[in-house]
Amino acid sequence: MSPRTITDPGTAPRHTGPAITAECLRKRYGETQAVDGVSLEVERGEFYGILGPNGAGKTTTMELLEGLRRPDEGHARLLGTASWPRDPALLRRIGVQLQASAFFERLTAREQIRTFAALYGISEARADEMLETVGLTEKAGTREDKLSGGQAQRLSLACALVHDPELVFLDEPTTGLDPQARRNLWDLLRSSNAAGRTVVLTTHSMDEAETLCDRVAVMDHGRVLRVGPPRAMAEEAGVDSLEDLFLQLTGREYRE
Ligand SMILES: Nc1ncnc2c1ncn2[C@@H]1O[C@H](COP(=O)(O)OP(=O)(O)OP(=O)(O)O)[C@@H](O)[C@H]1O
Repeated sequence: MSPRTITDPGTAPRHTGPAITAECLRKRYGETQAVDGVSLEVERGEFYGILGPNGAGKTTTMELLEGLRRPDEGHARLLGTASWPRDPALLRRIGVQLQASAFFERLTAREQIRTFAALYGISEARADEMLETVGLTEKAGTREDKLSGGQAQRLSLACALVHDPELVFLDEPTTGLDPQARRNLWDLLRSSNAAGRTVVLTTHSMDEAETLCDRVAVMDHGRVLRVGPPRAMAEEAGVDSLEDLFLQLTGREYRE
């Protein structure tokens, strides 16, 4: 074994291949085949969306990619490293946006992000900078349960980015937000991607997928039906929108 440290990302081997590869992932919960043979590849620097209706298997797919769940079958690699079994050196290089409900109870916004930062050995100054980046400096002293939905989502994004990960996963980051808060979050996600980071998000919003994503995987019943740039994919299929594409692929109307 090489003596290379496993915790210092600065010494991690640089990997130039795809950010993510997944081969034939499957996961079953009792009678439900939540993920049914998902294969995909995400390029470095890409903004990639996993789109599908409720129950399509988006969250489970993400959890398998992230290494938060063990697949029944198949493999995923992130930045060249197998995501299962979990590898602490890899976890240091990825960010996972947690739901607002996963905050530490009763802490203020500043205390939340400083606590996340401390887990990664990141300075308080950098934590405060992230709070500024997501526009929450004025709310630094506010307790998590007193933040609005949009503020809580921005705080959870800041917590996922505080250690400057190369790859970030977001599970339905704008669900429940009003249009303005949603746009603000879109801007943050775009600039995070423009800074060179690979971004993967799940969404049930066609609009969001079309606006943000370089490529989208359309999922239904645990399977990826089609992958491509949203507009080009619809054009190739001879339809006007992702909504019509979904109808063509499944024979069902898409309900957000
Ligand atoms: N822990 C679990 N135990 C049992 N069944 C589960 C579990 N998690 C998900 N499922 C089921 O697996 C299927 C896929 O769920 P998943 O959450 O991955 O879909 P999704 O596309 O993210 O849906 P949503 O948009 O509603 O979050 C659903 O039928 C769901 O009910």
